[in-house]
Amino acid sequence: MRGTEATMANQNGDESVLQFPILIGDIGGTNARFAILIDAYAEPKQFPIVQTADFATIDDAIQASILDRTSIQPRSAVLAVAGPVDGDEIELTNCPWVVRPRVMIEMLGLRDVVILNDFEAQALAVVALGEEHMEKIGPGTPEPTAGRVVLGPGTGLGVAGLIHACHRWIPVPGEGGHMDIGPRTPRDHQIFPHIEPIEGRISGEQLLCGRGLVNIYRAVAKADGAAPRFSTPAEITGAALEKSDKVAEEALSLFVTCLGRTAGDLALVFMSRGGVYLTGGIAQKIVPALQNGEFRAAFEDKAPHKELMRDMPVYVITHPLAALSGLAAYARTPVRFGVETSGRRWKA
Ligand SMILES: Nc1ncnc2c1ncn2[C@@H]1O[C@H](COP(=O)(O)OP(=O)(O)OP(=O)(O)O)[C@@H](O)[C@H]1O
Repeated sequence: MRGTEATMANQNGDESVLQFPILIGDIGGTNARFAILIDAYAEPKQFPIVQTADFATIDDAIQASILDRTSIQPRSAVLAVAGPVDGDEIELTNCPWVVRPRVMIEMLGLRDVVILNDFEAQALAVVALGEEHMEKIGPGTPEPTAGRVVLGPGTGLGVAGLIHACHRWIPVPGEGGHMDIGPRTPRDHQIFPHIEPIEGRISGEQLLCGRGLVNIYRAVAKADGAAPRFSTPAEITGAALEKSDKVAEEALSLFVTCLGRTAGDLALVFMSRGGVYLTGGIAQKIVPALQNGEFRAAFEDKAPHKELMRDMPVYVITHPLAALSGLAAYARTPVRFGVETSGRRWKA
């Protein structure tokens, strides 16, 4: 039905509608994931994940990895990028690529390019994906049209809200990963002085991302006068989940607690009775640690609103290509979402 709406809107010349075939792409610091939507109904045509380091420009990557491998010529593109979208030259935060929509239109034969923020795409995914792609953490039942929050510890800490108004889902992008976070328990007060700050303060992103987990681990070791054995986030979570290293176990425990505190704060801001959704590369790798009770305890510890928090559901998104699913839902039926595209849409 939604496809019919899109087609009718096309015939009526609705400006918000995107013409198929549509190239969708989730451009991260390390990986870029692409697919083509042939029409409103067919499954997206997937392509192998592209390593951003393998191509000098995004245009080369799209040409070599997508356009040279298919006879389908996309007319439109919806790309989600990790970085602020302002102006005709969009720099990515953790990668040297610069997205130039006008160059894409000229070089790649596109007629319409929309650029979104990567966490907006994650927020769209929360609407697009069903519970079969999620792991529930603790109690609570989502209210279908209540506010939602998405937060994702990965290379950085991404945050977005999602609200339902005027029969549409409206993603609210922001920089919530940079909010301050402080010590709470006596043990926190022993560890926090050893956490590396950024310009004198400790923000969420100093703790709640891959680099942040290493930061916590080093601080725990330092607080106890122990020599750190590990240097990567994967080593630390591996040892912590196997229970083979006490420092790593405590680091992951503090990571999970701080994630719970921050998730709870954001849930209060957005009154997320529709759920809090954890995405990004790390959450799905530490599900057993998120299930052990520490996350929920920290999440709900928000006096005078403990009762309110107890009823808010939390999910880990386990779908490997969540952002692409969100982009696909948006590209197929833009009218379902209140995505503001002024200053972020370029046409031939
Ligand atoms: N098993 C693991 N445990 C904890 N952290 C991990 C693990 N494996 C990878 N990481 C960390 O996850 C982070 C990458 O997260 P994610 O996959 O979400 O990347 P991203 O931010 O989406 O960027 P990109 O899209 O460029 O890959 C890195 O800091 C990496 O070290």
